[in-house]
Amino acid sequence: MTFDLVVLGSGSAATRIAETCRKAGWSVAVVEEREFGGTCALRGCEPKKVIWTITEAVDRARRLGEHGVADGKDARVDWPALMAFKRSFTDPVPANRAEELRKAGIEAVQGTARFVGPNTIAVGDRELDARHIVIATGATPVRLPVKGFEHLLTSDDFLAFGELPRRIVLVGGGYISFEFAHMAVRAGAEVTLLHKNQKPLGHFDGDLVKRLVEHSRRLGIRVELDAEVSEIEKRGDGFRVSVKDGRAFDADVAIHGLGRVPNLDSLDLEAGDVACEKGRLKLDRHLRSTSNPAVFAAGDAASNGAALTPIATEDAECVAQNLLQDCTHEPDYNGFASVVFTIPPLAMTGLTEEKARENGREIDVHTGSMDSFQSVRRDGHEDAGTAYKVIVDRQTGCIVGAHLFVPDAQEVINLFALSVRLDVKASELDKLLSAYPSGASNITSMLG
Ligand SMILES: Cc1cc2nc3c(=O)[nH]c(=O)nc-3n(C[C@H](O)[C@H](O)[C@H](O)COP(=O)(O)OP(=O)(O)OC[C@H]3O[C@@H](n4cnc5c(N)ncnc54)[C@H](O)[C@@H]3O)c2cc1C
Ligand SMILES: NC(=O)c1ccc[n+]([C@@H]2O[C@H](COP(=O)([O-])OP(=O)(O)OC[C@H]3O[C@@H](n4cnc5c(N)ncnc54)[C@H](O)[C@@H]3O)[C@@H](O)[C@H]2O)c1
Repeated sequence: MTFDLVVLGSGSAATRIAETCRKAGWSVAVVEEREFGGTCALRGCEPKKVIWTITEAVDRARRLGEHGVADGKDARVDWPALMAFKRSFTDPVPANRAEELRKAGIEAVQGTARFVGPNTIAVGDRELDARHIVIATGATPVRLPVKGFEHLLTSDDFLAFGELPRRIVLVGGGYISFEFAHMAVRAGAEVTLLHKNQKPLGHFDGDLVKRLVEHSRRLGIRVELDAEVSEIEKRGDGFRVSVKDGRAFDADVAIHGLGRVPNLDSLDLEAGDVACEKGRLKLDRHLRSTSNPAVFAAGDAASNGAALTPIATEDAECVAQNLLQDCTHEPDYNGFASVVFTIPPLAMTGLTEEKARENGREIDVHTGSMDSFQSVRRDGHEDAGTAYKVIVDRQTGCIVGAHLFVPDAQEVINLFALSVRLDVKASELDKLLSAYPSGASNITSMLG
């Protein structure tokens, strides 16, 4: 039998494509080498958000301890209980996902997929022929030529710790390190974060990142900049992480936060005539392989946009349309929102001030501290250095970017994201009759 479609992976991108094509009557198989469900549901966004929610709740009780939360100052994270709660979300996913696929009439194949021909995938001894193949195999932690690199644990390990290690070094200054640092320090760990230059979280607004770094340091997180990792050594029960200028940091565990790259190594792309350059698939703007027209890619494996769940979903939508209709669709990432789940969170959509100026746009920048806002005081964050920055195109009056470091940022940013995506003018957003008091009711003050 020849399948209409074989999808490699069972994460956000793969599932969306497989289900859409199956609904259109196609015969579809999904191949997964680990548990069914993918990164977001099992080892990424979802378990991370559970841990964030509990550590934020404990921190909130402490912050508001003297304002009526009796014993709030003594609140503490019960890590094993928190992990049991996390597992109540993640444990059911693989069986549920496999069952959903089965019910939809999609064949769920367990094992590592590899190409053995342009239209053929092998999984163990079995060969699956397909009219179309989608690579949605996600991303994997980047490997760097650093001595002792094998000692680094990964985000998978952190999200599964039965007990939280006492001393943690996070290597790299991106999403993973900042999020884990904020959760771990609230749970009582001693945390060090090492970043190679002066600009951690490089895609976010530099001024707001500075505020986040200062706040992180006030919380007791040791944030070391210009600290490019050069060696990791085993020392007794723990590890020593050294950086290029000779500084060294001791900890019980060292965790990889150095970035992720498309997960393609096991696929034998050459056997499938699938072109790849410097670790990235060569795709046209319809996410189709430039060398093998039967093959498409989506999500982190495609690495066409940011490695985020909403981008994986947008890719999937685009690939499904290209498969089922004519191959003319392109993903549209304009106005996607992204959040670093620190406490408080850092969020962005659209252009940074720096990028807008680089592009030669004339802009108005609305920016300010939020520490004295009622909503921030109510949350006990008046010393966090909270702030906003909204970028407005002077010619069109449209909102082209927004940046928030404030409680509720993960919700409020979505209104700005919609504004960027739909070319909403600042004067129109200013007419918002938001529920009061709410995070969104601060928007009119930000635009004023
Ligand atoms: C710790 C962490 C936290 C994150 N938090 C967020 C967040 O808060 N918000 C957000 O938007 N994004 C977040 N992300 C990113 C987000 O999880 C990913 O962008 C998204 O899950 C990518 O989906 P995908 O479908 O492309 O790949 P994945 O969900 O990674 O799916 C790929 C699947 O392919 C399988 N696979 C790989 N190779 C093979 C093979 N040869 N054969 C068969 N199967 C194979 C893998 O086992 C995996 O299950 C986070 C990521 C991490 C690591
Ligand atoms: N909230 C979210 O949406 C979320 C959370 C976690 C992960 N993710 C996704 O997963 C991806 C991977 O996360 P990540 O934090 O590993 O990567 P990242 O790309 O966010 O950050 C990695 C950082 O490590 C720095 N770095 C690189 N080499 C270094 C070295 N030798 N020494 C010190 N620092 C070095 C890089 O400059 C970079 O800033 C993210 O890019 C993101 O797409 C998203």
